Amino acid sequence: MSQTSTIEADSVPLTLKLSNGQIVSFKSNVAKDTGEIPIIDIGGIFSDKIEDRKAVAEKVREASSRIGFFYAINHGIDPRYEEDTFEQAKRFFALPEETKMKVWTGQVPNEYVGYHPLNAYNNGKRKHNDLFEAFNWAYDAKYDPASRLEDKENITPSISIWPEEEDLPGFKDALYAYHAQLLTLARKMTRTFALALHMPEDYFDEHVKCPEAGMQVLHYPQQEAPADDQNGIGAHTDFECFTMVTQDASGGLEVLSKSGDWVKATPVPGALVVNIADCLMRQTNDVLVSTVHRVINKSGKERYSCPFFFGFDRKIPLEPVPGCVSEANPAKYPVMTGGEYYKWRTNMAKNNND
Ligand SMILES: O=C(O)CCC(=O)C(=O)O
Ligand SMILES: [Fe+2]
Repeated sequence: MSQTSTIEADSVPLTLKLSNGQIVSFKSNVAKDTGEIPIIDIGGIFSDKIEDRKAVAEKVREASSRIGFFYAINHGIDPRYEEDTFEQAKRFFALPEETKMKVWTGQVPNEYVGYHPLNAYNNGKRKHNDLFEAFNWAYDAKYDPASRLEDKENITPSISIWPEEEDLPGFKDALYAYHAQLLTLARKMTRTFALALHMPEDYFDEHVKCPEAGMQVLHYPQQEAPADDQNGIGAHTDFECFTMVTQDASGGLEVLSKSGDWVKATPVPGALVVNIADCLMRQTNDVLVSTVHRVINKSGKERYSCPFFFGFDRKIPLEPVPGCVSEANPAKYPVMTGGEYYKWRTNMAKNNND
């Protein structure tokens, strides 16, 4: 399937069509350090006082409606989970290709889980395909600290595919250990987003009991091709409600601001990079913005990152949030369930390979 739609006859295309059909333009392909992505101390979300939680929510609202990205510090997750996860990522990506291909994502239609080999996609419509490889896994109620013990006996099996334990002992348990930490934080942040939208704090609670909570480890080799000819991962938006990215110290993540500049999301030690994704943008009728981003690894090192993609229960329709629609500002997006939307986007992304 060809989705190439470069409009300008420039050696660096400055307009392109994303895999979700959105057309984006930018002024230059070179990213800047503009300081537009704020660092938010989210420690107040753990406070017993609603005023403290609301104060964080207002900062989250400001960032999420302006640039759709912020750094969350003071999130309370022990750094050892991040270290263990990057160790596991390095072990996995160092396996022989045929071992990694035993969990190739092509075996799982309609889902993004499993191994995505190097050069499999071309999100930014560049001369060379995207220079990343990834392993994705999905929510599993067995590893959810909020599931009750009795429920764990009768749960729907997770859709993930995993390497054989003998190929990579301890891999799955270590990755779910960090997943569980991020899942708990994401549920808390969901309450922050409810407050940010000036809704009751528990407004989305039912939506996240059985959430869409996929996670990914990514490996970006150092890129030799010029930045105009290749991306690590090309321009895209995420599908779900919000993403929390753990990135190593290499740098390379870039965010497309509303003014059309690529802005560097330079690593901040200990911070999670949080970004709004498309479902939350749809439900908030564009009040919160899902911002286009990409990675180019010109650091001279191997880059590793680990996004946690958090969304609402697949069964629940993505209804607009009251307050985000009015007669003057009618709903822009047709309502569908999270499951329908994820399936559509997954297929568009997995077929985006030329
Ligand atoms: O590697 C990163 O920092 C971000 C990756 C990303 O945007 C994605 O996987 O959706
Ligand atoms: Fe992304």
